[in-house]
Amino acid sequence: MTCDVAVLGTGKMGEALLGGLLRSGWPASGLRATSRRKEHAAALEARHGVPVVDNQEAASWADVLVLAVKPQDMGALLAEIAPALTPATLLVSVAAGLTTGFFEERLPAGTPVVRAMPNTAVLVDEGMTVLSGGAHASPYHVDRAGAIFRSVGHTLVVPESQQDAATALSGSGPAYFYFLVEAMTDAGVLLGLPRDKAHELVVRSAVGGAVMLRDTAEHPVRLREAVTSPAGTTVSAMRELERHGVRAALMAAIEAARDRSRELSASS
Ligand SMILES: NC(=O)C1=CN([C@@H]2O[C@H](COP(=O)(O)OP(=O)(O)OC[C@H]3O[C@@H](n4cnc5c(N)ncnc54)[C@H](OP(=O)(O)O)[C@@H]3O)[C@@H](O)[C@H]2O)C=CC1
Ligand SMILES: O=C(O)[C@@H]1CCC=N1
Repeated sequence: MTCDVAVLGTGKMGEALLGGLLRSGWPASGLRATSRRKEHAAALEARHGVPVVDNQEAASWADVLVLAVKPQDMGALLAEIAPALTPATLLVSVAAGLTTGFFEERLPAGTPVVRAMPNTAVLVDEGMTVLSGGAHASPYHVDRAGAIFRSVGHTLVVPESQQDAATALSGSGPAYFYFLVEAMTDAGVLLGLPRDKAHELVVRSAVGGAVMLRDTAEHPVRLREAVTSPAGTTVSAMRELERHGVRAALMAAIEAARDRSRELSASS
């Protein structure tokens, strides 16, 4: 399902989505991008061959606008584009925390809005994007938004009340795994391994473990038990992880991310 899509705000997430759409075969002629810095606009055009235009031109041209600026910049962007929107334009926001109500209050009455929360794995076509439609978004609008994110990974439609939790879990999710990889690599160095070798061992364990989770459909507890030999090494490590409260730490961390997502709407 292709249509004319403009990506407004081409930082890390906006450019990742633009690149992903192109990789999936979305025609460059059906894409526009915007940037507020001239040098970035020129580099973007050179990298992707997609015309970079101003926000108002993008807003009046596209069927679907993907809004990928930071939550704190969204109010100003909406004020700029609202006069240029046609009643048929679908707005898709990837901003953490901002509710569909935030957009509906600032846009012409009846504008369809879909809230989406992707993660950076869209860069390798393994993104996970959680979608919720606003008051004026039909299932057709949600599906149209979903088509953009399915081109770079997987999608899940959830009630908007679950978006802050999903943001904390899968929007921020890759960062938790990178943190774990960093910490495990440091552990390898502590035990005397060269850093590059420790890094390779950890990354290969992470990829192997992730593929097992995805492809065997086994519960993670069963997969972990299969690694944990009686009186062996893994169980000693597990005792330390539990003693240091790693499970509770992860729960508290993800709860804090959920709370921050809630705050962003109020403070933007
Ligand atoms: N990074 C991630 O993993 C994820 C991010 N998101 C969401 O994506 C959004 C962007 O985040 P991220 O890409 O990390 O942030 P970035 O800061 O990398 O990107 C934001 C971009 O928006 C540009 N911008 C701001 N205002 C305007 C404007 N009026 N017109 C055009 N461009 C504008 C900024 O320009 P300038 O460079 O001049 O500041 C910047 O390039 C956020 O809302 C975030 O919540 C969602 C899921 C995951
Ligand atoms: O940290 C953030 O706010 C963004 C949203 C989810 C991932 N990165």
